[in-house]
Amino acid sequence: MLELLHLTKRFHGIAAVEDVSFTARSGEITGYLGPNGSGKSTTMKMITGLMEATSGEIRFQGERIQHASIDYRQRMGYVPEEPHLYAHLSGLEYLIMVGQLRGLAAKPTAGRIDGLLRLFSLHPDRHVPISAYSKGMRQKVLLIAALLHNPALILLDEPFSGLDVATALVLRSLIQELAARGKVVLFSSHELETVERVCSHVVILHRGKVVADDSIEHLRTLMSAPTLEAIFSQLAVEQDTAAISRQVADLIEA
Ligand SMILES: Nc1ncnc2c1ncn2[C@@H]1O[C@H](COP(=O)(O)OP(=O)(O)OP(=O)(O)O)[C@@H](O)[C@H]1O
Repeated sequence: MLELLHLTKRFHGIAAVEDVSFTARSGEITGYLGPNGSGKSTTMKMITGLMEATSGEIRFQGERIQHASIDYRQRMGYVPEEPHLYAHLSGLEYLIMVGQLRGLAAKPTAGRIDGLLRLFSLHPDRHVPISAYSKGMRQKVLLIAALLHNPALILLDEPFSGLDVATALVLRSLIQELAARGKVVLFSSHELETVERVCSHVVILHRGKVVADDSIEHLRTLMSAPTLEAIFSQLAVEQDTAAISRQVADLIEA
């Protein structure tokens, strides 16, 4: 179980994440949603320990994460929104390096990397430098790197970014499989249709604050909204999309 308790992050005094509390349970897929700039990635970075919270607490399996101890890092897998890959390495070299940095035994890890490269259709390109990979191929490398050590906590920040339809379907099903095997999965995405299909529980952020923390089913009933998109629009969209479209078109035609 992952617990966020009154988590706040301020940048230069301005709150990006404000008093955020929720629980992501093992066996569940928790969707973490919100408009651009609402604080999703900042929250994710605090959960990884890459960023320190201004205040509040994060607990995993009941224990406070202490400046991301080695033990905690070994139990967590993270797919960041922005890929920071060593582009001069090949996909295979990069994954071997990740295994070494995680202190994994070389031989079984090599077998695991080989199997994952095949399953993600990257095997033929394993010796090609990452600089020559497409966006989707890089995303697959990030996914493999995040799962290589069989983490108990899986943090996915926009994991579908750049993936083709077939890989996206595999990932969707993989997320469900991992949750069914008892992992805690926290998953941030703008793809509400996918979220609606895979998530049992959603947390919606708006301007750094939690505006919903519930099952999609309960939110549908509560808000008399047929879809997650309708729920999201009611809670976190303030714009008149048609008016904005007209203004943009007017401006470029002026
Ligand atoms: N290092 C930083 N310094 C200053 N402000 C920051 C920093 N990182 C994030 N912010 C601000 O915090 C707010 C939340 O950003 P964050 O990246 O968490 O949003 P997000 O919900 O992940 O957005 P998106 O959907 O666009 O990825 C934004 O206003 C952003 O400008």
